[in-house]
Amino acid sequence: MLKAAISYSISEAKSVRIVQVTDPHLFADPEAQLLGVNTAQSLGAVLNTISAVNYPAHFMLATGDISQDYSIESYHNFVNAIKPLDMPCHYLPGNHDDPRIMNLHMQGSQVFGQKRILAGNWQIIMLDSTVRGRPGGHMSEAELALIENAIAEEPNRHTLLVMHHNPVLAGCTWLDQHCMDNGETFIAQVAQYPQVKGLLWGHIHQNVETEHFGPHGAIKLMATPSTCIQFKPKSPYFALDALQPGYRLLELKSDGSILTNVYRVPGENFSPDKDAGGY
Ligand SMILES: Nc1ncnc2c1ncn2[C@@H]1O[C@@H]2COP(=O)(O)O[C@H]2[C@H]1O
Ligand SMILES: [Fe+2]
Repeated sequence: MLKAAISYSISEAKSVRIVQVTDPHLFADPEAQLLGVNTAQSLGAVLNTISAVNYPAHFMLATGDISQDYSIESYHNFVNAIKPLDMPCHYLPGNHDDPRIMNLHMQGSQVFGQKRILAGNWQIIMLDSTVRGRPGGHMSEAELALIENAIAEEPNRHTLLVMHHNPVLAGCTWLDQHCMDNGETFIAQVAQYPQVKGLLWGHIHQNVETEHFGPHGAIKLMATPSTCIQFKPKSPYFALDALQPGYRLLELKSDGSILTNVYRVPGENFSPDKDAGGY
């Protein structure tokens, strides 16, 4: 039996518009910093930028690493921070989240932990790629079964799969040791479904937009900058980028195509400690 999906009444001929925020790494203490960046303030700046551009999103996706310290308060801080946007928010866990604490404390009238979202002629599936006690990820048989059943139940909808870990390598040696360890198999398996049009994740704190060419054509692969610190692309060793915190907008079109772009906060207010060697 599949758990209930959240359903939005958007006409099948219309686009579904989404804003994605990822990896806010919040602490209980709103003054705390991650490698020189106050993560509550950088999330606030991202949310202010989203408000200012007035993108008519139907909902938000928060793709994990909501917390940096596993605290109950970090989840309350996230829920309070997004309130002014007045937009539903669907979340999934990252390696820095404790899924149990997260589900208990990501509470609010606009916050949802359900795994399936139905909107327009799309189905969005929120997957758990985390492995207890490990920074890297794995897509479990249970999640693959969920995808299979969800698509069998809604075969006429285009499908977007959302997760925390990268199923393809980022090209940063230090970071790729923490990728989804069965990512290649996972992509090959989901590419068998003609419904699957895109995969979306966080974790690697950088913008990636590429494609996988499967038996049914191109599948869009997207990674999104963190709302706090950025990792330097293609770096063999741990290195931060001076790029500012960001977010992604997506338009899921009724023909199954995806229009998307990453945006960053203006200015240069969130510069991390350049000499940081990790966290
Ligand atoms: N210097 C480092 N070398 C290897 N891994 C690191 C280093 N610093 C942090 N990490 C881990 O790499 C992860 C990548 O992104 P996360 O935010 O999930 O959390 C990070 C840490 O768990
Ligand atoms: Fe992560």
